Amino acid sequence: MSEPLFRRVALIGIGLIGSSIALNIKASGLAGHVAIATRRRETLDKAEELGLGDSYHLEASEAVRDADFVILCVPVGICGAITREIAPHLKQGAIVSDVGSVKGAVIAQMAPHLPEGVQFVPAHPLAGTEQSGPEAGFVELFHNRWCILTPPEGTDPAAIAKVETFWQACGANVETMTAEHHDLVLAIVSHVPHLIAYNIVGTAADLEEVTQSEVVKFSASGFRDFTRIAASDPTMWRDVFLTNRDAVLEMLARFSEDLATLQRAIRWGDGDALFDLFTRTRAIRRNVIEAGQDTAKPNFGREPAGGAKPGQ
Ligand SMILES: NC(=O)C1=CN([C@@H]2O[C@H](COP(=O)(O)OP(=O)(O)OC[C@H]3O[C@@H](n4cnc5c(N)ncnc54)[C@H](O)[C@@H]3O)[C@@H](O)[C@H]2O)C=CC1
Ligand SMILES: O=C(O)C(=O)Cc1ccc(O)cc1
Repeated sequence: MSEPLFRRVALIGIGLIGSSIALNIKASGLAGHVAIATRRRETLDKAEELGLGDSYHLEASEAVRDADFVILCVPVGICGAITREIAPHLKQGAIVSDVGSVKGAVIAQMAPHLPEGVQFVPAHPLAGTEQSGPEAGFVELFHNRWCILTPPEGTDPAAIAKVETFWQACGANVETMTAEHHDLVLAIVSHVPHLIAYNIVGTAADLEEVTQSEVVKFSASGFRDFTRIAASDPTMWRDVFLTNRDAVLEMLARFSEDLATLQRAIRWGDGDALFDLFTRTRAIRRNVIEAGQDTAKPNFGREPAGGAKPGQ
């Protein structure tokens, strides 16, 4: 049998993304040893029950000891504090990475704590569901999805190549870009859509007189899709909006302008303007499907580690 890509991988945080990575490491023999750390005993016990790793730790600093690849799989707001905690315990030559949905702020929080001789290769798999916790993971999560790497200037190309090989072995297509570009693109394709979902479900819930029971009873598929997204983890998404503030505000400003244009078209009965936009967006949907990036049913036909089927 060939040597695994890494001798010891440490996963700090074992929710949806951490557990899906753990399942991939196991399925593809990517590491000799998987050390799992999380701060809550209950979560750690669940990870052990699911057999996600080889050793289980309440202290992240213990898990990273002697690890050659460390991945932070925690909400973006705590990446800096955890990096500070683990930094003195990192092995020389280790590669440190993360999976955060925001890159600029995460790099700014983490990089200052990392010692010389440790390589930093931030990553973001564009794959997920509204579920969280260690039972939510499943091995196919990253299959045929993008994983974006945003290595800071000066990162050792060999470390970048190794992280790329890792994500490819998890089934992802890897692309590299700057953190700034990543944050701008993700603001419009992921962050603002989540904000819109949170907002529309919140507005519907606030209109209690109209919606008491109707929200549930008559929710047609469009609204249902919004409720799925608005069920995403509150801590994770609070941190996304607080850390990608500038890009989200910039995209929201553009979104509001375009919404005002639609509002005007409705008010003045400008059917052509509405028809033209809807025709353009229908073509975009076709392109998304052809590119294989349809996440409307991210887990269709698959069993996650804990049994529940997200996205349905
Ligand atoms: N959920 C999604 O669809 C996606 C999430 N991401 C990113 O992945 C990261 C993790 O997200 P999920 O796995 O979805 O979240 P999750 O809520 O399922 O898991 C987070 C895990 O972090 C750990 N954790 C939380 N606070 C901690 C602390 N103070 N100290 C140590 N461990 C702690 C716990 O083990 C928890 O299970 C986030 O940064 C998120 O932005 C990236 C792509 C998709
Ligand atoms: O569940 C969905 O529809 C998603 O959009 C999943 C997702 C959430 C956050 C990310 O940073 C990447 C993917």
